[in-house]
Amino acid sequence: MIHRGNWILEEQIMYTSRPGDPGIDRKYEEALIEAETHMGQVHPARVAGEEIHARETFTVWSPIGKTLKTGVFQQCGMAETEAAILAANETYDDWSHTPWETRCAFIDEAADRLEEEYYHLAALITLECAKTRNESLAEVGEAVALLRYHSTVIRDNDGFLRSMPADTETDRYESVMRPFGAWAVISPFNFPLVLGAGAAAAALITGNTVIMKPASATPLSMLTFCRILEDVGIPTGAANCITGSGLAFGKAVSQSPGIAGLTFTGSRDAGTWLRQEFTTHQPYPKPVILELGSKNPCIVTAQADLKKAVEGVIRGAFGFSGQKCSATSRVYIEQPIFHTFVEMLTDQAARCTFGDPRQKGIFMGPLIDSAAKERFDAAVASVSAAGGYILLGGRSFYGTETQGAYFAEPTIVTGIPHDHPVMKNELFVPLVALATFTGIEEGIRLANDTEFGLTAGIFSEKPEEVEEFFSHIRFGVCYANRKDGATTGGWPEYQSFGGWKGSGSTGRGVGGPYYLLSYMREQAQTRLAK
Ligand SMILES: NC(=O)c1ccc[n+]([C@@H]2O[C@H](COP(=O)([O-])OP(=O)(O)OC[C@H]3O[C@@H](n4cnc5c(N)ncnc54)[C@H](O)[C@@H]3O)[C@@H](O)[C@H]2O)c1
Ligand SMILES: N[C@@H](CCC=O)C(=O)O
Repeated sequence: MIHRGNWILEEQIMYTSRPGDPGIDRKYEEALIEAETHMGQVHPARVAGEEIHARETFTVWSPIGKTLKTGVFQQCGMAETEAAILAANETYDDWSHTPWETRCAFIDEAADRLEEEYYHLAALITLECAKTRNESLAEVGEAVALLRYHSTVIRDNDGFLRSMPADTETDRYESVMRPFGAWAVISPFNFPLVLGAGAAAAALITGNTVIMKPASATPLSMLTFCRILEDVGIPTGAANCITGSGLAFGKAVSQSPGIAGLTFTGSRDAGTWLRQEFTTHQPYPKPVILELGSKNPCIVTAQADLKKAVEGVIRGAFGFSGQKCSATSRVYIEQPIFHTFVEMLTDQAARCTFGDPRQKGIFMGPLIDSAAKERFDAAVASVSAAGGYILLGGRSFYGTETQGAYFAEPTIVTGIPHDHPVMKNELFVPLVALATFTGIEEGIRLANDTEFGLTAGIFSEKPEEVEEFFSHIRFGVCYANRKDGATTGGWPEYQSFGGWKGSGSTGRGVGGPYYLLSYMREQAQTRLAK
């Protein structure tokens, strides 16, 4: 039985779980059938509690196959975005002066509603981004846990209102953390619910109002979340959801003086562009929270338990077909165990099941789109061109059984130089590159030699090596001997999730004790004591 929060489920499914309750499968499958009957509908954007229709629409097909239409969505432009910014500003004064206890209650209620719609939301996630059932169920659970943790943090800090030491009898000093205003939340396709909902709830619970913009490939989950926020009674205009081009939205929010801050979760290129654009056009410095991509390493030393390492690397590299910011994409193996490890890894990875993510027992579903398939093909070709070896996989194809889906085999490569693009650039496909090292210092040096810094892992049964790793690795989320995901599977409250260097801008992890501080600014209040 779940012991945290108000969980009503018998079993809390996390990314690291292997659920055993057949009742979960049955409920998920029923929800899938139900959700599929509603696919393909026209979805308005949401501004101030109203349904908004833009002049143009765009059609989204599920990555599961071209026979499954996700829906028709509004191609919002400047007019719709400005309307949302106006609504968010008009509501800001009321919402920001709503007592923090009441704001927490709203977010708790939204978490309860997410939990009530648990199977429905998991089904939507599977259908819109082709995530397997366990990954989809875990994502809804992560969203619930994250919202509840936000409110725990606010309560634990008494609403971030603190008396300061007084040096006189007559004055009283207080530090109060206060919100900024209307906040834009831009989220990526790969966690279509939790990354948008988590950031939007963080902005709201701290007293900001929000304009959400989900990825165009996966707008359904966030439109549903916006509806949930409206249903629980968050004031009209405090939560808005715009759909359409990321570039157009990025330009609109950058140029609007009505935007007080923004959270962008997505690729490094788009995030870097947005920060520059926003900074250039805004009249004064405003907060920009960036959660970006990475190139996550794992070190396997000669002291590792190789069975654990093999399992951890497979789950880290190939879970959700490598389409996680936390995916393991480089593995450094200590020279003496290289051949044994490679043999064990390729043997196990060859057993990964891939296919229709709706089916039970499928580990890898299709890629999000044809661009991902092209990235995969180009990476494989570049390994061969550089004289490297494809140890496993290497093929992609256009699915037949699931018509029209883009699949890529779990792929393991080696023998490419350390500065090869496949070792340096985020690929976001199921491809992991192996290399060797000698001595833990060299392993850590190679792992650190990147502009990114999100997640990293080590496998070693020698405590001194593990401590050396934690002490010198320059990544924000670090794991030792994690067979359930060498670098993946962070969970709110357990692992604060934030990138260093080119992987993030704040140094405060999502789901950690300091995250909400990024959405507030401090005000020092001095008044005469009575
Ligand atoms: N650090 C993290 O916590 C984290 C989590 C998940 C994903 N990611 C990263 O996200 C990327 C994958 O997601 P994606 O393919 O959806 O990313 P993406 O950058 O293509 O898009 C992310 C979001 O930004 C919008 N967008 C695109 N261009 C924009 C622009 N110029 N201005 C404003 N918004 C713009 C998109 O419409 C989408 O909503 C990977 O790089 C992954 O590592 C990071
Ligand atoms: N919580 C997830 C988030 C990954 C983001 O892309 C993980 O840690 O794997």
